[in-house]
Order: sequence, then structure tokens, then C-alpha cells
Amino acid sequence: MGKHRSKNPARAGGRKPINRDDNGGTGDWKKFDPTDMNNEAFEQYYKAQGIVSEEEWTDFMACLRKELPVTFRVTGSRAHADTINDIIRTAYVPNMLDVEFEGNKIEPPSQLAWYPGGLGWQIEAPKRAVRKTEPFRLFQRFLVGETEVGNLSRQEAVSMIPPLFLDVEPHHLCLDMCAAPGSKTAQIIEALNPHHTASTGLLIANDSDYKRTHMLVHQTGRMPSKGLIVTNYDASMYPTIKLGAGKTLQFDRILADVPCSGDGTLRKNIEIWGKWGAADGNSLHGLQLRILERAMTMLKPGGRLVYSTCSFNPSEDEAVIAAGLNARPGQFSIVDVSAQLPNLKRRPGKTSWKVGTQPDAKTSKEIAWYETHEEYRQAVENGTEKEKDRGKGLPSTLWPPANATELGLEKCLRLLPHDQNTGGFFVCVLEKRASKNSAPATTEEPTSSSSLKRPASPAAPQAAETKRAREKSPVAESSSGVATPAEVSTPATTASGPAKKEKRDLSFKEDPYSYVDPEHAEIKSIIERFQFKDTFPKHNLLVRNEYGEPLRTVYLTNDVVKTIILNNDYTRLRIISAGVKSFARQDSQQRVEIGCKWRSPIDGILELLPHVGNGFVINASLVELRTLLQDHYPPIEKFANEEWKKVFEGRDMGCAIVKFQEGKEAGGELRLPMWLPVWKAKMSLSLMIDKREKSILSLRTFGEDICNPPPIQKDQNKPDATAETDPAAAEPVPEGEGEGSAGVALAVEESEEKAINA
Ligand SMILES: C[S@@+](CC[C@H](N)C(=O)[O-])C[C@H]1O[C@@H](n2cnc3c(N)ncnc32)[C@H](O)[C@@H]1O
Repeated sequence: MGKHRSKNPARAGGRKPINRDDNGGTGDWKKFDPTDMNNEAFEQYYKAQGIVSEEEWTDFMACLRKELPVTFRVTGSRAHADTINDIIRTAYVPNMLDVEFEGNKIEPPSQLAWYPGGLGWQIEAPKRAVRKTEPFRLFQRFLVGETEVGNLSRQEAVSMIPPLFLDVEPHHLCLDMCAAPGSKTAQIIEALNPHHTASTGLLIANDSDYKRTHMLVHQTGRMPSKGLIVTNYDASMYPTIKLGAGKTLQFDRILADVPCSGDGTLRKNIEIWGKWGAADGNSLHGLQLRILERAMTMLKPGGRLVYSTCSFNPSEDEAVIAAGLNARPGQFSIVDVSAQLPNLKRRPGKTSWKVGTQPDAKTSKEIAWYETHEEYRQAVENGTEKEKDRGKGLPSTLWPPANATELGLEKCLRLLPHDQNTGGFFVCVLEKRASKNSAPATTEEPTSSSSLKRPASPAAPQAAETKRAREKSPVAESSSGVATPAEVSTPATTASGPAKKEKRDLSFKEDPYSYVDPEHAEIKSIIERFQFKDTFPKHNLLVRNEYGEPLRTVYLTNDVVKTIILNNDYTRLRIISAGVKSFARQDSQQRVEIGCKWRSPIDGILELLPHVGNGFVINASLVELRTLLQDHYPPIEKFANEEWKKVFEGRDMGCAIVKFQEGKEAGGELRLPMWLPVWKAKMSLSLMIDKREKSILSLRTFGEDICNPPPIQKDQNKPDATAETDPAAAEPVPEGEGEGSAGVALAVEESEEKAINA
């Protein structure tokens, strides 16, 4: 398993790979002092590589020493994103056109010229100006709120590029190999669900760092998808995924946004100035190549693979691509993407580069250059060069191969900071040839004969899967080439594990997965409550225990995810999460008066809406929203709207979905319709979103936080004190508060599930 990110990514002699997108959303800016921004070896190294011409060198270096503008992306399905974009353009930007700060005019936010649909933005204003001028401060507050609810994503401009070239369609089976913290994962999910329609595709978002996979779960919670699985694996040894009947999964799209030295992020991670060394890139080349080679193996013929780094270094960029192509002669080609994103300024990849070492970056800035691998080996033999990299020395794949000019490396893209005021990045788009001799679409080809040996990885203890028996059941294929779960021999309609039991990786501590029998009494109560139509995928309800028992949370997955879960032991794939959280138990007691004890968390509502019965969703206006935000459990009689009161009085206790119409009313404005879960108790209603989300919603809609503090519980140590003493009885405790706080709820959920698993 990889290591957790360090606050100082360039630590350990600059060898630690960069987790570059981490401070994307925090707004933390480090001390910015251009006089510290020097590194002789860096200049020597890149002057020799010729990644910019001599005439441009001064501009290149000057730009690297400038503060990086803040950039963000409007997220979500297209119609939704366009509305948010219009709000920025029409409600905020006009107020920022004539702002002055300390005698200088401050430029308003501008749209990134190359980003599709104008949904990418850049703020060049210095941070101080943003804090000290009213229009920018207001905009900043808007950005923070919208980022919290998932409508915006702070992301470096160049980091937005790789997923755009991936060209994802809603039916694609995709893998994001090094995904945390997940800014590109979010882009892929959006491409799979452009209109929030039922995507039949799949995205597996993987990271070798266990803690960072939880960042991924959090980040993707804002754009839930039934077709999402998060895994925790060393990408260079990613396991083969079984589909039943001896078939294995091959992906239509793979993103390999690999760990790298990160010198393209110098403008953001300014510590790199003091730490950078020529050895950094050389030492990462091996891992990067192994990840690329694994991606090449798992890609479907005709599929597309995007390799990217935030490093300028050819050792991590062109050298990796060249070695990957040469390991599979004739099977892959570099795609010419010059016509895509026409306004994006890019530089061609290099067909020649130099390999240099820097024996000790701390004591000497001198770089030793070696024309060839043989020359380097000679120096090792002579003792003038010490062997690094665990005694194996530098691999020959670091040097430009003899056929470098024939590989089409100039079709790679290098993004340079001074071209459009960004960070640096490298992107290469590869396509696997769909030839007669290619392996069938769902069968992986044998692993290539890379010259680099794969080291054992603690995150991949079960790699020897060839030894395992494969299922014998006949499996039909869906249009995506994946067997649909109903066709898999494992009983798909009952709680079940993999079709054939595999050996468990006992070191993997996450809870198991199983599908719930749709005839289970709890599921029947849910179907009845939400008046689900026949279209509701009741066979695809997943829980986190071995017995298919709906205890606290039920997730909804699509067919592809189900096929994967049924055919692979979850510990072998190290599955951290799957599907969308769709139902959460609201009432764990045996109260008979509550027929369905489940509510739909906000994450899952959009997935449920197409299936709920006509008339189940209750319409409301901002007047009702105001009351629901102000009080935690407003009595039904408090609502002025007679129609609304009547509807709720006619309903049993339990969950409802309320649609708040867009418009201006009650001192607020809602620009898009919004669906929220509401719980009806005996005499009151409650909005089922957590306290923080309520406050953000209040600020966005009414311009102020109108939410009153939650009522004090009468005896917090006494279980179910409310039910005993409150006339309203059975009042819900919204997620994120008191006993029902997300953390506590999760703990209860885990211990309950663990108890049944024990
Ligand atoms: C540059 S970051 C990825 C950024 C991410 N794609 C995004 O856009 O948010 C590289 C990631 O690779 C992960 N990583 C490092 N070594 C890995 C390996 N062998 N397999 C999988 N992930 C790895 C790190 O934990 C880190 O999260």
C-alpha cells in the first residue's frame, strides 16, 4: 500500500511522488517569497532538456516564480452546470468589473478559453485583494458554498485536461488507476452521466493509499453514481477482474495519472524549489512504466488510455511512453489530439532527451550526464556513479530508444506555465489497435515482457490469481461486453457472495458486500413506501454484510457493478465502496406505527427519482423551505400552506421526497429545482440533511444562515429519551446531529454490522 501524503511532498530528497491536487479545495496558500525560488540544478537540467527555447527561458522561469491563479470548474450534469455558470456570469462577474485594490485595477474572474462549454474559470486577483474587496469577498463566499454542495470543484487548470482527452461515453467501462483525491474521477463520473441519465457504464477509481481512498469516497459522494467502485490497490499490479464464465474485464477507457516528482506544480508546492534533484524523475520512472504497462494490458482493443504527470521531466514522460510502446510493438499508437480543445496552447512531446544523475542533491548541484545506458553502466563499473534504486541502477528505458522518432512522441502534449498562466503538465493519449489478432474484448492478454521486475506489494497480496478456478457457468454478454448479473449463474436475486468462494485477504478490514433479496420484508417496505415502479432495480440493492441483511444502509448499483461484485471476492479487489447510498435506516426501533423505517439520503435521491411512483414527490416552495430550515422539527400545523399540510396529514409517518420549485419567494431565490428528503413524524416534519448543509443551503438561498440551533435533548444518556418524553414521539434525528451525527451513525452502523458478521 502506498504512503499517506506528506505536507511536504518533495521530502526525502525530492523522491516522494507528488499528490498534486490535494490542496485544490482548501484555499490554503503558503508563504510566497520569490527570492527563495531558485534551484541551480533544476535550471541546468531543463536547459539541457530543451523543453523551452533559450529565448523563452526567462519567461518560463519568471512564470514559475509567480503565484498560481485560482481555477475551478463548474460540475454536475450539463443543464445544471449551465445554470450555475449563468449565475457566475450574470450575478457575480458584473460586480467585479471595476474593482481597485491598492491603486491597481483587479481583473474579474474569466473563463478558461479552452475549457468546453466555458465551464472552467480562473481568478487572477491576488489573495489579499479577494479578502479585502467586497465584490470578490462575496464571490469567494459563493465559491465556498457551491464547492461544499458539489456544484464547483477547485482544480488546477492543467489538471482538468487529461479526462477531457479520455473521451468518455455513458456506456464506457473506465478505470482511474491513481485517483485520489479524485478531481479527475469527478470529471469522469460527469462524462459517464452527462444528463444524469441512467449510465450503463462503470468507473473504478483506485488508489494505493488506503487513507486517500476515503478522500475519494468523500469527493465522489457529491456526484453519486450507481456505476462507481472505489478500490485500494497498487495500480502496477491491478488484479484481473472476473466476469464469470472464464471472462475477464477489459476497460474502454483508462486514466493513468501517475505519481510523479511534481515539478510542474512548483507554483503551488513551493517547497519543491529547495528539494528538487535530477534523481527524482529517474527514480519514479520504473513505477510509472509498470503502471502504464498494466493499463495497456487491461485496455480493450480499440480502447483509449491517457497517461499524465505534472512533471516536465522526459524521464517520467516521453521515456515512459516510449518504453511502453516498445514493449508492445505495433499494438498501440499515440493519438493526434491537435484538433481537440483548439484553444489550448500545448507543446509537442520530445523525440530526444538527456539522462542525468545528481549523486547528492543536498551537497552538489552538479549533474552527471550519460549519453547512453552503456556509458552509465561503465561509470557504475568504474565507481564514479553509485548504483541507486535498490542496487539495480538506472534502467535502459530511461534513454531515448533507437526508434524514438518513429513512435510519434511529438503527438504527446507538454503544457508549459508561461503559455497560459498555468502549472506544468504532460499528457499522452494512447489507443490500442483493434486488430484481427487482438484478444477478444473481455479477455485480458498475457502480461507484457517488461524489462522491469515488479516488486512485491503489500497492497496486492493476492496477485497470483491465475491459480484460481474460474467459473464455468455460461454467461451471455450485454452490449458493453459484460455479462449481466441476471445471467450469471450465482443466484442474483438473493444475498450472495462471489459465485465461487475465493480465498480471502484477511488483512483487508473493510466490511463484505452482498445483494439483498428483493423479497426481504425491509425492501418490500421501502418499495411500498416510495411506490416504486417496475423500473426500480430492486435486484441491485447492496449491503455491507455477508448475509444480505439491510441493517443501516442500502446502496444501489448498476448491473456491471453487480457482475463484478458477484464474481470477485471483495478482499481480492480491495473494494472500499460501491454504488450510491440510497436508503438509510432512520428508525431502528420496533415501532409498528412506522411502516417503512428507511429514508433516502440526499446522495441517492437523483437515482431514485425516475422510479418513484407518480404523486410520491411533494411539491413545495421557498416558504416551506424557510420553515424547514429555521426549525429542526417544525410542527405540521406551523406551515401556512393548506395544500401542503393536507398532503402531509394524509401520509403515514416516514420518508418523503420534496421538490422545491425554483423561483423568488419568502426573501430567497432558488435558481434550480431541488429535491430533498423530509421525514414525517407524528406531528412534525424534518429536513433530513445535516446541520452544515442546512446552513450552506440557507446562505445560498436566503443570503443568511436562518437555521436555529438544534433543540437540547432531554437526557442524552437515556436511550430513546425523545420518544418517551416528547409528545411528537418518534422524531427523527437528522444526519449529522446529536445521536444521529454522521460519525455516531456510522459507528452504530459499523458495530451493528460487525455484530452480525461475527
Ligand atoms: C498525482 S496523484 C493523483 C491525482 C488524482 N488523479 C486527481 O486528479 O485527483 C497520484 C496518486 O497516486 C497514488 N499512488 C502512488 N503510487 C501508486 C500506486 N502504485 N498505485 C496506485 N496509486 C498510487 C497516490 O496515493 C496519489 O493519490
